[in-house]
Amino acid sequence: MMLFVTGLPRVVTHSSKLRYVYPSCWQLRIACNNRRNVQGERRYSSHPGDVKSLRTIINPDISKIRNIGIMAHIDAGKTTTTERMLYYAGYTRALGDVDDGDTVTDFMAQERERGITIQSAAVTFDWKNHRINLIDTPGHVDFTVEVERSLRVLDGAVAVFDASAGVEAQTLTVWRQADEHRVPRICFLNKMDKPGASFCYSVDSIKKKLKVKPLLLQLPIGAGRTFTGVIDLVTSEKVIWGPKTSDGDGAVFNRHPLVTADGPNLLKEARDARYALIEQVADLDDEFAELALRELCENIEAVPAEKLNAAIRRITLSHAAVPVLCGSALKNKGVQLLMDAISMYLPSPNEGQHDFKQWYGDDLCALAFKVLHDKQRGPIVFVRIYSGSMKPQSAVYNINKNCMERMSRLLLPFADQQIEIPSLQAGNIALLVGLKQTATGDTIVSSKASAAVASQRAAKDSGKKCDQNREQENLVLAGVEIPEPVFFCTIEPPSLAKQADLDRALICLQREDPSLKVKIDPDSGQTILCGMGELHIDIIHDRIKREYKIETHLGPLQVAYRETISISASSADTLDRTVGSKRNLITAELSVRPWLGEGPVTKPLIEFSDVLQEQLSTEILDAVENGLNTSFLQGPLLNFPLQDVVVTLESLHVHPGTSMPMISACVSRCLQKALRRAGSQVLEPVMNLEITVDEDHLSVVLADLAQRRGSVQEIQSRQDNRVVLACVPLAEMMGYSTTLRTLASGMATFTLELSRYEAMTSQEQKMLFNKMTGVM
Ligand SMILES: Nc1nc2c(ncn2[C@@H]2O[C@H](COP(=O)(O)OP(=O)(O)OP(=O)(O)O)[C@@H](O)[C@H]2O)c(=O)[nH]1
Repeated sequence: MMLFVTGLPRVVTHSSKLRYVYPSCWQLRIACNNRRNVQGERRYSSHPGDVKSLRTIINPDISKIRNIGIMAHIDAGKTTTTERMLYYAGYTRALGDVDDGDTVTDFMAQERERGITIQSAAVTFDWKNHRINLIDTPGHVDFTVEVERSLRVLDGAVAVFDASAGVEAQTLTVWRQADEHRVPRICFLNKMDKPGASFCYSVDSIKKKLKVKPLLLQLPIGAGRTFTGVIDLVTSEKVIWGPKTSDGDGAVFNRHPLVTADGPNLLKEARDARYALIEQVADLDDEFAELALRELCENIEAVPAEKLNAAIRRITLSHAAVPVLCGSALKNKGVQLLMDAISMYLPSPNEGQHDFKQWYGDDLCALAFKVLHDKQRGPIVFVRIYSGSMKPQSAVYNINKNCMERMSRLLLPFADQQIEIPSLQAGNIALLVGLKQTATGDTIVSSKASAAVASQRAAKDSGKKCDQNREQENLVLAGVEIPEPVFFCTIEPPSLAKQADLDRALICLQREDPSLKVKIDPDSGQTILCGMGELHIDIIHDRIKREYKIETHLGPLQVAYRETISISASSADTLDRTVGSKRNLITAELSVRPWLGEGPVTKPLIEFSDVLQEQLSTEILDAVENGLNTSFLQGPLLNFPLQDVVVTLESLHVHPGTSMPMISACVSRCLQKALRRAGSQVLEPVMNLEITVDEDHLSVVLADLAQRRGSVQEIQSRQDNRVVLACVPLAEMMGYSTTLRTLASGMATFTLELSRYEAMTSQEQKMLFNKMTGVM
């Protein structure tokens, strides 16, 4: 069901001009906004009236743009919060519900069925004269790359928490990622209506686990079933969403200053909390401290909300503390204040630090952060424009691919709907149609000449001579680091005739999702899918069926083991082969030793003696590297890729006329020999596991964990639940979600994240060897 179409400005093409048509009922709603009710309280409505049409502001002032991500642990309520924002901003006319599968941002069929967010959906809406480009990011650990990718193009983020759980595992991971990208954040304690919701507990866990200073801007009024609203500590007002207000959609709420009738306890609590907030702000912000000393020392409580807000903004942008708000997205309480906070405290695009902006000046520079394949329009590329502007029907230059591309259409994103626009300026997020080569992570500029000019400026800045490699280095915006996949399985089409279709589908899916790897097994010729988790592979399988209409068969899911060596060893090999009339003769000598530095290093660390480096031509050195790289992909024990091995080429004699592939083959064989002598070992992925379970099921979960070779690190208390932190080999975790559901009668949840690769014991290694080779 497409919920949002009724609320969206419809795009009508008329004599090649675009017009936007709004449903007429919107105007009726506008008239009802912000009226005073009979009791003299101010009633607020956040219905469509607040929203300016996209026609009037296609390119808002850059200071009014907010590129914001929503991030959190799985199920914290990101999608529900996003849906509420769209509703209050006037872009939907009914509230989407994750549980009913009719949300706007979770638009892929699988997302609606499973109730989870898989791909980051970019959504644009306006709120109180601000253009908010919002990216909903997935919470499941299998899709961490999606989160990372979005964080790079964001200027700020909202971290959503389940107020009954506080900081959970995935929040920590995403929080660390946001730290790396220096993204200012706001915390939203969602689910305040849930039994067991605790504002204090959640704030405490933010302090302890995220190691940040929470800046409490609100206090909840009630908790669980009695949660009705918040006290806004910045304005000293009580904000209440009554159960009966405006069809219960939370669009209308009451705001009034705290008065004696609110009771002495509430008044005291609010006064103390506001005083603490003002004190904290003065501690963290010199400008505010000066103001407080100069003008407000007599009556610190009289500090105007604008001054306090300005100081909170400076504090948020400098990462000195993180504003905390609370509410219940599901029960439609608190989301409008969160939207206000986004516009007030989070940065605009021109407040971000991006070196390269000065090199491009007014010229276009944009980063492709996501690619989707649309049946009709082909690839749609999501870009963040850092400088310059974009127009449809224009050519752009892709620096990474070194090619010109033609963009046919330019769109603003609205979940799976997009609005065509005539141009877009720096600071915005846009969708480009027509680019054939561009993949996620590529940098797009206006022309090769503009890249060259920017490169010269960059070189001048760094005072270094501009060579071709530096040019590339300077101008390509940093790429997303893709973790190595931990699971793989074979994938087969229903018939050989469908193989070409499957190959095409996999190419498209890989362009969209760089964490998906596809290989061909050199022995069997089978296609192998490598992914970040069971769910990841499952979703890919499902998408191939639904979107590409190919019924594929997946082989059993296997763990991506690795191999390494434990001691140093050396070997020599000679290859003497005559092909036609040409004799190929090579003698190689090399040694291997374990890498003891910081790892893991998954490429061979190759050393050549100085003499060899001088003697051998670049062509031969390349052939040697090719041979070693190939050999590194298949260890001598079970054909798994190697890691942490240093290879030293001791000597190499090549008969004149020998072909390069023969040199590669000889060093590759020689390396295999050395590896076999160097005490090869199998390494297995070990995962960090966090299980949240109620007290009654704790012992059964722990007993099961012991059987899975798990080692429990810590058991923490979280409200009425226990949180088990453990390490467990990935091989023991196949189908764990089903087992855990049965064991704990649905009362437990877990997250799994790669911790490290660890050597298996010789007995475990033997069992694995027997299993894989079929020997019993
Ligand atoms: N009680 C309560 N439940 C909520 C609230 N917000 C969301 N939920 C419920 O929590 C579940 C997860 O909500 P989502 O909005 O899908 O959470 P999410 O963080 O987007 O989940 P992923 O996309 O899977 O990471 C759904 O069953 C929601 O109805 C809330 O404020 N209170």
